[in-house]
Amino acid sequence: MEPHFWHDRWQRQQIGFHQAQINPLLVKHWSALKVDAGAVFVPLCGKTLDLHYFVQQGHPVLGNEFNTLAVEQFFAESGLTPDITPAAELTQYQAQQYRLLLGDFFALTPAQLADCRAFYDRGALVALPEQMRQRYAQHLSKIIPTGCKGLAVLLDYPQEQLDGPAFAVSPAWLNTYLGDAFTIEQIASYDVLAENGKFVQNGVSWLNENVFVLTRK
Ligand SMILES: C[S@@+](CC[C@H](N)C(=O)[O-])C[C@H]1O[C@@H](n2cnc3c(N)ncnc32)[C@H](O)[C@@H]1O
Repeated sequence: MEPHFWHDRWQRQQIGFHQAQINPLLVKHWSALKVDAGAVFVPLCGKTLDLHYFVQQGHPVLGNEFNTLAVEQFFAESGLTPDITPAAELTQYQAQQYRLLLGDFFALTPAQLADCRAFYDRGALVALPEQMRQRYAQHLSKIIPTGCKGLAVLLDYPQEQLDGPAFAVSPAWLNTYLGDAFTIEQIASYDVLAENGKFVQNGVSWLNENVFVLTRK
């Protein structure tokens, strides 16, 4: 999606992707990464409450989001007042263990992620249409440090039956575009069609939520 699509969604507060609780699949599967220290990188983070989960687990968190309202709402709704400073092409908002880089994901540098030991994708890969997602995979491979482990929660369904976002990201897609840079292990798969009315109403025949552990080679 082009930036204006997301800025418009935030402006109108049409943010159906935002969850009112920490993602249950994050809570269920985070321990599979076996990462006990170091910062966690959360690309395309919106104002997700999942950021709090990492801090509760003892990890500093580094989010990235290009919508100002999203970043400001995250801090305001968390009762935090951030220090705001320039960070290369982006702007850093920091309070306590929370550091959010406001700006384009594609402008992030490896140096900005150097202290990250883990990353988390919910609503990032699936937010992007095919061409942009391929670019995203290339850039992610460039900026994630060696040995860093990621948890990815992705939707998969027959893309020809419904347009995104959320887009389908299959295990085969992951292997094709991230397999050179990451080892990829699928650790869970859930049939979530019944609880997603939009997909049912549009006649989508199946919808899975798949969980992966990725390790940067
Ligand atoms: C589907 S939402 C998911 C947000 C969050 N991960 C969640 O689970 O609530 C995608 C988010 O990515 C942001 N975004 C899209 N493209 C971006 C880019 N190139 N750089 C930074 N943020 C981006 C959007 O503004 C939006 O908040």
